[in-house]
Amino acid sequence: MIVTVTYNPAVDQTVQFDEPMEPDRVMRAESARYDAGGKGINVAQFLTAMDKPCVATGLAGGFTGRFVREDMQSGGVETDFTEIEGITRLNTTALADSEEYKLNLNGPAVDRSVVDAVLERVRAHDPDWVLVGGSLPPGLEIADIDRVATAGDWETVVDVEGTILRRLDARYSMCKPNRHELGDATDADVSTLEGCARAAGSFRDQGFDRVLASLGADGAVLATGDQLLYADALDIDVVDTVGAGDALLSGVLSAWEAGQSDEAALKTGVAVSSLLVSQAGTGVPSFDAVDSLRDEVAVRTL
Ligand SMILES: Nc1ncnc2c1ncn2[C@@H]1O[C@H](COP(=O)(O)OP(=O)(O)OP(=O)(O)O)[C@@H](O)[C@H]1O
Ligand SMILES: O=P(O)(O)OC[C@@]1(O)O[C@H](CO)[C@@H](O)[C@@H]1O
Repeated sequence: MIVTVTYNPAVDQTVQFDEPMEPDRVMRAESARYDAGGKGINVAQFLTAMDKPCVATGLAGGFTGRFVREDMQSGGVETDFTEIEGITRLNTTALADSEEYKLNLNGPAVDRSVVDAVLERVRAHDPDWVLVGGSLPPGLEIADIDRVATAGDWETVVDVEGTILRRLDARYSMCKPNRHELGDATDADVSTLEGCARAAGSFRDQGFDRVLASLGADGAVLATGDQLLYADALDIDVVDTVGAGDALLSGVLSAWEAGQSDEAALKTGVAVSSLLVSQAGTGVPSFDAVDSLRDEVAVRTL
């Protein structure tokens, strides 16, 4: 069973304009949609949609926190959030003229004592895997991520910014940087696929059994102890890429949960993320096509 920890959830607002963004004038959106968001929350939603047992934990407060809970529960996702006094943030993605603008808030200030309550809830579910994903709200520290990894006998996966990744001290089963985060974490040249693969391989030595580097339209690299696997992205019509990394991670975790190999997991991850980017927002797409798309993903050893 997988438990996700999202210390800084969000309501994801996705607004679509049919003209380019311009300063100093009112932009009127064609449409808007609202989804429960935050990296661990997205992963929990995607895993649930793939029939994988999963519970989403973390911090939630205010009217937006209520929306996050209700949106997830209406999608059948099991939640066990710790209530905070502040108001969960509202993050906005504006889509205009084929451009994507992401406006994320820092989130509500929280007292570090809430971490104990979160860890208690995680332990109560006795997970095999725990994913910690997303930014830290003001008041929490990097050590609060390490605390999740050391609080119980489970495999921990982490998906946080590169500058935070490089400062973690605990041992992790995997981290999932995107290209930019991989560069921040390693100071390596990540402008080429080879550079990314080298950086992912060597970053394992910093306390990660595996490094899954997502490279957007260039696909993904999975560095394990034995091999460096590379998967091309699929050629699909992209609507927006918010949550693409979470979808990739969900696919990989779901395959591992089913006992599949690293290569099969990488294929599933790319298939799941392809379905996510072909729709707007971070809502849960239909995963009916995962099996057929997985067969289209080519994986090679670098
Ligand atoms: N333009 C694209 N075309 C095809 N596939 C894509 C594209 N962008 C993303 N993907 C798929 O999604 C996966 C993850 O993408 P990306 O590296 O952009 O994640 P990310 O930056 O972590 O996203 P986020 O932080 O929004 O969750 C890629 O490995 C790829 O399979
Ligand atoms: O500000 P953070 O915590 O780094 O990222 C939060 C976020 O942008 O990540 C998800 C997509 O991966 C969205 O659902 C959410 O709004």
